[in-house]
Amino acid sequence: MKLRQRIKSMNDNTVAFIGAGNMARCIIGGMVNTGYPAANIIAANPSRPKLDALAADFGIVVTQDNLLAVQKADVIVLSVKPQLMGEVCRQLIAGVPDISEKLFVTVAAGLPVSRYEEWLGPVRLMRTMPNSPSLVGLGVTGIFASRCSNYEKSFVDSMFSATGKTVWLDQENQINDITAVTGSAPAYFFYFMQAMAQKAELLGFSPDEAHQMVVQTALGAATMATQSSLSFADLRAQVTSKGGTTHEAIETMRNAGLELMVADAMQAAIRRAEEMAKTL
Ligand SMILES: NC(=O)C1=CN([C@@H]2O[C@H](COP(=O)(O)OP(=O)(O)OC[C@H]3O[C@@H](n4cnc5c(N)ncnc54)[C@H](O)[C@@H]3O)[C@@H](O)[C@H]2O)C=CC1
Ligand SMILES: O=C(O)[C@@H]1CCC=N1
Repeated sequence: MKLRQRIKSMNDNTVAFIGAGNMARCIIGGMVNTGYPAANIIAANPSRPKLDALAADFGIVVTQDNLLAVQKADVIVLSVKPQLMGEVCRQLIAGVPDISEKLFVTVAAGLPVSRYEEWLGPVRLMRTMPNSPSLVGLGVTGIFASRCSNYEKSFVDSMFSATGKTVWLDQENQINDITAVTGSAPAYFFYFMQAMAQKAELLGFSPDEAHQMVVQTALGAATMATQSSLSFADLRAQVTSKGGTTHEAIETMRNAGLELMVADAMQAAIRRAEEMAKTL
Protein backbone atom coordinates (compact mmCIF):
# COMPACT_ATOMS: atom_id res chain seq x y z
CA MET A 1 0.00 0.00 0.00
CA LYS A 2 2.89 2.29 -0.82
CA LEU A 3 0.87 5.15 -2.25
CA ARG A 4 -1.41 5.27 0.77
CA GLN A 5 1.16 4.70 3.49
CA ARG A 6 3.94 6.88 2.23
CA ILE A 7 2.32 10.15 1.20
CA LYS A 8 4.72 11.34 -1.42
CA SER A 9 4.69 14.63 -3.19
CA MET A 10 2.73 13.94 -6.41
CA ASN A 11 5.77 14.26 -8.68
CA ASP A 12 7.77 11.73 -6.65
CA ASN A 13 5.65 8.79 -7.76
CA THR A 14 7.21 6.63 -10.46
CA VAL A 15 4.73 5.88 -13.23
CA ALA A 16 5.24 2.89 -15.55
CA PHE A 17 3.38 2.58 -18.85
CA ILE A 18 2.99 -1.01 -19.99
CA GLY A 19 2.50 -0.63 -23.73
CA ALA A 20 4.12 2.40 -25.34
CA GLY A 21 1.74 3.04 -28.23
CA ASN A 22 -0.45 5.97 -29.26
CA MET A 23 -2.32 6.47 -26.02
CA ALA A 24 0.72 6.06 -23.76
CA ARG A 25 2.54 8.63 -25.88
CA CYS A 26 -0.34 11.12 -25.54
CA ILE A 27 -0.37 10.84 -21.73
CA ILE A 28 3.41 10.84 -21.34
CA GLY A 29 3.65 13.91 -23.59
CA GLY A 30 1.06 15.74 -21.52
CA MET A 31 2.74 14.85 -18.24
CA VAL A 32 6.25 15.87 -19.32
CA ASN A 33 5.05 19.06 -21.01
CA THR A 34 3.34 20.13 -17.80
CA GLY A 35 6.41 19.53 -15.65
CA TYR A 36 6.22 15.93 -14.45
CA PRO A 37 9.82 14.74 -13.99
CA ALA A 38 10.77 12.58 -16.99
CA ALA A 39 13.07 10.53 -14.76
CA ASN A 40 9.95 9.32 -12.88
CA ILE A 41 8.25 7.97 -16.01
CA ILE A 42 9.08 4.54 -17.46
CA ALA A 43 7.65 3.07 -20.66
CA ALA A 44 7.81 -0.64 -21.47
CA ASN A 45 7.18 -2.12 -24.91
CA PRO A 46 8.35 -5.30 -26.68
CA SER A 47 9.86 -3.45 -29.66
CA ARG A 48 12.50 -0.68 -29.60
CA PRO A 49 11.42 1.99 -32.14
CA LYS A 50 8.55 3.49 -30.09
CA LEU A 51 10.70 3.38 -26.95
CA ASP A 52 13.57 5.13 -28.69
CA ALA A 53 11.23 7.84 -29.96
CA LEU A 54 9.75 8.37 -26.47
CA ALA A 55 13.21 8.57 -24.89
CA ALA A 56 14.36 11.03 -27.57
CA ASP A 57 11.23 13.21 -27.44
CA PHE A 58 10.55 13.29 -23.71
CA GLY A 59 13.71 12.03 -21.97
CA ILE A 60 11.80 9.32 -20.08
CA VAL A 61 13.22 5.96 -19.00
CA VAL A 62 12.45 3.08 -21.39
CA THR A 63 12.74 -0.70 -21.24
CA GLN A 64 11.65 -3.80 -23.14
CA ASP A 65 11.11 -5.56 -19.81
CA ASN A 66 7.61 -5.12 -18.37
CA LEU A 67 8.57 -6.63 -15.02
CA LEU A 68 11.51 -4.29 -14.54
CA ALA A 69 9.26 -1.29 -15.24
CA VAL A 70 6.58 -2.48 -12.81
CA GLN A 71 9.04 -3.34 -10.05
CA LYS A 72 10.35 0.24 -10.07
CA ALA A 73 6.95 1.91 -10.21
CA ASP A 74 4.29 3.11 -7.77
CA VAL A 75 1.66 3.59 -10.48
CA ILE A 76 1.17 1.17 -13.39
CA VAL A 77 -0.65 2.44 -16.48
CA LEU A 78 -1.91 -0.55 -18.46
CA SER A 79 -1.90 0.77 -22.03
CA VAL A 80 -1.93 -2.32 -24.25
CA LYS A 81 -4.82 -3.39 -26.48
CA PRO A 82 -7.68 -5.04 -24.56
CA GLN A 83 -7.02 -8.37 -26.31
CA LEU A 84 -3.49 -8.48 -24.77
CA MET A 85 -4.45 -7.32 -21.28
CA GLY A 86 -4.98 -10.79 -19.78
CA GLU A 87 -1.55 -11.97 -20.95
CA VAL A 88 0.13 -8.83 -19.57
CA CYS A 89 -1.64 -9.03 -16.19
CA ARG A 90 -0.77 -12.71 -15.80
CA GLN A 91 2.87 -11.88 -16.51
CA LEU A 92 2.84 -9.14 -13.84
CA ILE A 93 1.16 -11.20 -11.13
CA ALA A 94 3.61 -14.05 -11.70
CA GLY A 95 6.71 -11.82 -11.74
CA VAL A 96 6.12 -8.98 -9.23
CA PRO A 97 5.77 -10.10 -5.57
CA ASP A 98 4.51 -6.77 -4.18
CA ILE A 99 1.97 -6.21 -6.95
CA SER A 100 -0.84 -5.44 -4.47
CA GLU A 101 1.07 -2.34 -3.30
CA LYS A 102 0.85 -0.71 -6.71
CA LEU A 103 -1.87 1.56 -8.01
CA PHE A 104 -3.23 0.42 -11.37
CA VAL A 105 -4.64 2.67 -14.07
CA THR A 106 -6.03 1.16 -17.25
CA VAL A 107 -6.89 2.96 -20.47
CA ALA A 108 -8.36 -0.10 -22.19
CA ALA A 109 -11.87 -0.04 -23.61
CA GLY A 110 -14.42 -2.59 -22.48
CA LEU A 111 -12.63 -4.58 -19.79
CA PRO A 112 -14.43 -4.27 -16.41
CA VAL A 113 -12.82 -3.96 -12.98
CA SER A 114 -14.00 -7.51 -12.21
CA ARG A 115 -11.83 -8.90 -15.04
CA TYR A 116 -8.70 -7.16 -13.69
CA GLU A 117 -9.54 -8.55 -10.25
CA GLU A 118 -9.67 -12.05 -11.73
CA TRP A 119 -6.18 -11.51 -13.17
CA LEU A 120 -4.53 -9.38 -10.46
CA GLY A 121 -6.54 -9.88 -7.28
CA PRO A 122 -8.31 -7.05 -5.40
CA VAL A 123 -5.98 -4.25 -6.56
CA ARG A 124 -6.57 -0.52 -6.39
CA LEU A 125 -7.57 0.31 -9.94
CA MET A 126 -8.84 3.23 -11.99
CA ARG A 127 -10.51 2.58 -15.31
CA THR A 128 -9.98 5.55 -17.57
CA MET A 129 -11.14 6.42 -21.05
CA PRO A 130 -8.96 9.11 -22.62
CA ASN A 131 -9.15 10.23 -26.25
CA SER A 132 -6.56 11.00 -28.88
CA PRO A 133 -6.67 14.85 -28.72
CA SER A 134 -4.89 14.32 -25.39
CA LEU A 135 -1.79 14.52 -27.57
CA VAL A 136 -2.40 18.24 -28.09
CA GLY A 137 -3.69 18.96 -24.59
CA LEU A 138 -7.33 18.96 -25.71
CA GLY A 139 -8.35 15.51 -24.53
CA VAL A 140 -11.27 14.37 -22.41
CA THR A 141 -10.71 11.49 -19.98
CA GLY A 142 -13.46 9.66 -18.11
CA ILE A 143 -12.29 8.08 -14.85
CA PHE A 144 -13.90 5.45 -12.62
CA ALA A 145 -12.09 4.47 -9.40
CA SER A 146 -12.28 1.17 -7.52
CA ARG A 147 -10.82 0.82 -4.01
CA CYS A 148 -8.71 4.02 -4.40
CA SER A 149 -7.85 6.68 -1.84
CA ASN A 150 -8.48 10.41 -2.32
CA TYR A 151 -4.73 10.94 -2.70
CA GLU A 152 -4.62 8.34 -5.49
CA LYS A 153 -7.64 9.91 -7.20
CA SER A 154 -6.08 13.36 -7.13
CA PHE A 155 -2.82 11.94 -8.48
CA VAL A 156 -4.58 10.34 -11.44
CA ASP A 157 -6.72 13.44 -11.95
CA SER A 158 -3.57 15.55 -12.24
CA MET A 159 -2.01 13.03 -14.65
CA PHE A 160 -4.91 13.28 -17.05
CA SER A 161 -5.55 16.99 -16.47
CA ALA A 162 -2.14 17.43 -18.11
CA THR A 163 -3.76 16.18 -21.34
CA GLY A 164 -7.09 18.04 -21.16
CA LYS A 165 -10.29 17.74 -19.15
CA THR A 166 -11.24 14.95 -16.74
CA VAL A 167 -14.74 13.64 -16.01
CA TRP A 168 -15.23 11.55 -12.85
CA LEU A 169 -17.78 8.76 -13.15
CA ASP A 170 -19.80 7.27 -10.28
CA GLN A 171 -20.94 4.15 -12.11
CA GLU A 172 -18.60 1.80 -13.92
CA ASN A 173 -20.91 1.35 -16.90
CA GLN A 174 -20.59 5.09 -17.63
CA ILE A 175 -17.10 4.28 -18.93
CA ASN A 176 -18.73 2.55 -21.90
CA ASP A 177 -20.99 5.56 -22.45
CA ILE A 178 -18.08 8.00 -22.40
CA THR A 179 -16.19 5.72 -24.79
CA ALA A 180 -18.97 6.40 -27.30
CA VAL A 181 -19.22 10.13 -26.49
CA THR A 182 -15.52 11.09 -26.34
CA GLY A 183 -13.15 8.06 -26.58
CA SER A 184 -14.10 6.95 -30.08
CA ALA A 185 -15.49 10.33 -31.12
CA PRO A 186 -12.40 11.97 -32.66
CA ALA A 187 -12.76 9.33 -35.39
CA TYR A 188 -16.36 10.42 -36.06
CA PHE A 189 -15.20 13.98 -36.69
CA PHE A 190 -12.27 12.81 -38.84
CA TYR A 191 -14.70 10.71 -40.89
CA PHE A 192 -17.01 13.68 -41.44
CA MET A 193 -14.02 15.82 -42.41
CA GLN A 194 -12.81 13.08 -44.77
CA ALA A 195 -16.22 12.98 -46.48
CA MET A 196 -16.23 16.78 -46.87
CA ALA A 197 -12.69 16.83 -48.27
CA GLN A 198 -13.59 14.09 -50.77
CA LYS A 199 -16.48 16.16 -52.09
CA ALA A 200 -14.32 19.31 -52.19
CA GLU A 201 -11.84 17.40 -54.37
CA LEU A 202 -14.65 16.27 -56.65
CA LEU A 203 -15.52 19.95 -57.02
CA GLY A 204 -11.98 20.56 -58.32
CA PHE A 205 -10.01 21.72 -55.25
CA SER A 206 -6.58 20.15 -54.80
CA PRO A 207 -6.22 17.61 -51.96
CA ASP A 208 -4.17 20.14 -50.03
CA GLU A 209 -6.71 22.93 -50.52
CA ALA A 210 -9.56 20.60 -49.57
CA HIS A 211 -7.74 19.48 -46.44
CA GLN A 212 -6.87 23.02 -45.34
CA MET A 213 -10.36 24.37 -45.93
CA VAL A 214 -12.04 21.54 -44.03
CA VAL A 215 -9.59 21.69 -41.09
CA GLN A 216 -9.87 25.47 -40.78
CA THR A 217 -13.66 25.29 -40.87
CA ALA A 218 -13.77 22.52 -38.24
CA LEU A 219 -11.34 24.43 -36.03
CA GLY A 220 -13.34 27.63 -36.46
CA ALA A 221 -16.63 25.92 -35.63
CA ALA A 222 -15.20 24.14 -32.57
CA THR A 223 -13.57 27.36 -31.36
CA MET A 224 -16.84 29.27 -31.77
CA ALA A 225 -18.63 26.57 -29.78
CA THR A 226 -16.09 26.88 -26.96
CA GLN A 227 -16.38 30.67 -26.85
CA SER A 228 -20.15 31.00 -27.20
CA SER A 229 -22.90 30.45 -24.68
CA LEU A 230 -25.27 29.43 -27.50
CA SER A 231 -26.42 25.83 -27.97
CA PHE A 232 -25.21 23.84 -30.99
CA ALA A 233 -28.68 24.24 -32.49
CA ASP A 234 -28.54 28.04 -32.08
CA LEU A 235 -25.03 28.26 -33.52
CA ARG A 236 -26.27 26.26 -36.49
CA ALA A 237 -29.28 28.55 -36.85
CA GLN A 238 -26.94 31.57 -37.10
CA VAL A 239 -25.41 30.07 -40.26
CA THR A 240 -28.71 29.00 -41.76
CA SER A 241 -30.39 31.75 -43.75
CA LYS A 242 -34.05 31.29 -44.51
CA GLY A 243 -34.39 29.90 -48.03
CA GLY A 244 -30.60 29.76 -48.32
CA THR A 245 -27.89 27.22 -49.09
CA THR A 246 -27.22 25.91 -45.57
CA HIS A 247 -30.89 25.10 -45.10
CA GLU A 248 -30.76 22.87 -48.19
CA ALA A 249 -27.61 21.10 -46.95
CA ILE A 250 -28.95 20.56 -43.43
CA GLU A 251 -32.34 19.32 -44.65
CA THR A 252 -30.54 16.85 -46.93
CA MET A 253 -28.65 15.51 -43.89
CA ARG A 254 -31.79 15.45 -41.75
CA ASN A 255 -33.81 13.62 -44.42
CA ALA A 256 -30.99 11.07 -44.77
CA GLY A 257 -31.36 10.35 -41.05
CA LEU A 258 -28.15 11.89 -39.73
CA GLU A 259 -29.30 12.22 -36.11
CA LEU A 260 -30.55 8.64 -35.91
CA MET A 261 -27.40 7.40 -37.63
CA VAL A 262 -25.16 9.18 -35.11
CA ALA A 263 -27.18 7.83 -32.19
CA ASP A 264 -27.01 4.31 -33.69
CA ALA A 265 -23.27 4.61 -34.21
CA MET A 266 -22.71 5.67 -30.60
CA GLN A 267 -24.93 2.84 -29.36
CA ALA A 268 -22.90 0.41 -31.50
CA ALA A 269 -19.71 1.59 -29.76
CA ILE A 270 -21.34 0.97 -26.36
CA ARG A 271 -22.55 -2.45 -27.49
CA ARG A 272 -19.03 -3.38 -28.61
CA ALA A 273 -17.57 -2.29 -25.25
CA GLU A 274 -20.17 -4.49 -23.51
CA GLU A 275 -19.29 -7.42 -25.77
CA MET A 276 -15.59 -6.93 -25.01
CA ALA A 277 -16.42 -7.04 -21.29
CA LYS A 278 -18.00 -10.46 -21.80
CA THR A 279 -15.60 -12.02 -24.27
CA LEU A 280 -12.07 -10.79 -23.41
N1 LIG B 1 -6.19 5.06 -29.64
C1 LIG B 1 -7.13 5.71 -28.98
O1 LIG B 1 -7.65 6.74 -29.44
C2 LIG B 1 -7.60 5.20 -27.66
C3 LIG B 1 -7.15 3.99 -27.15
N2 LIG B 1 -7.57 3.57 -25.92
C4 LIG B 1 -7.08 2.31 -25.36
O2 LIG B 1 -5.68 2.42 -25.27
C5 LIG B 1 -5.10 1.13 -25.37
C6 LIG B 1 -3.93 1.17 -26.30
O3 LIG B 1 -4.36 1.65 -27.55
P1 LIG B 1 -3.35 2.37 -28.54
O4 LIG B 1 -2.34 3.13 -27.77
O5 LIG B 1 -4.17 3.04 -29.55
O6 LIG B 1 -2.66 1.06 -29.17
P2 LIG B 1 -1.19 0.89 -29.76
O7 LIG B 1 -1.22 -0.36 -30.58
O8 LIG B 1 -0.73 2.15 -30.39
O9 LIG B 1 -0.31 0.65 -28.44
C7 LIG B 1 -0.24 -0.55 -27.74
C8 LIG B 1 1.24 -0.86 -27.50
O10 LIG B 1 1.34 -2.02 -26.69
C9 LIG B 1 2.50 -2.72 -27.11
N3 LIG B 1 2.45 -4.10 -26.62
C10 LIG B 1 1.96 -5.20 -27.25
N4 LIG B 1 2.13 -6.29 -26.45
C11 LIG B 1 2.72 -5.86 -25.30
C12 LIG B 1 3.15 -6.48 -24.11
N5 LIG B 1 2.98 -7.80 -23.93
N6 LIG B 1 3.72 -5.73 -23.17
C13 LIG B 1 3.90 -4.40 -23.34
N7 LIG B 1 3.51 -3.75 -24.44
C14 LIG B 1 2.92 -4.45 -25.41
C15 LIG B 1 2.48 -2.59 -28.62
O11 LIG B 1 3.77 -2.86 -29.17
C16 LIG B 1 2.04 -1.14 -28.78
O12 LIG B 1 3.15 -0.26 -28.84
C17 LIG B 1 -6.20 0.18 -25.82
O13 LIG B 1 -6.54 -0.66 -24.74
C18 LIG B 1 -7.36 1.09 -26.20
O14 LIG B 1 -8.62 0.53 -25.85
C19 LIG B 1 -8.40 4.32 -25.14
C20 LIG B 1 -8.86 5.51 -25.59
C21 LIG B 1 -8.54 6.04 -26.89
O1 LIG C 1 -11.50 1.90 -30.77
C1 LIG C 1 -11.24 1.57 -29.62
O2 LIG C 1 -11.63 0.47 -29.17
C2 LIG C 1 -10.46 2.49 -28.71
C3 LIG C 1 -11.27 2.92 -27.54
C4 LIG C 1 -11.68 4.34 -27.83
C5 LIG C 1 -10.85 4.72 -28.95
N1 LIG C 1 -10.16 3.72 -29.40
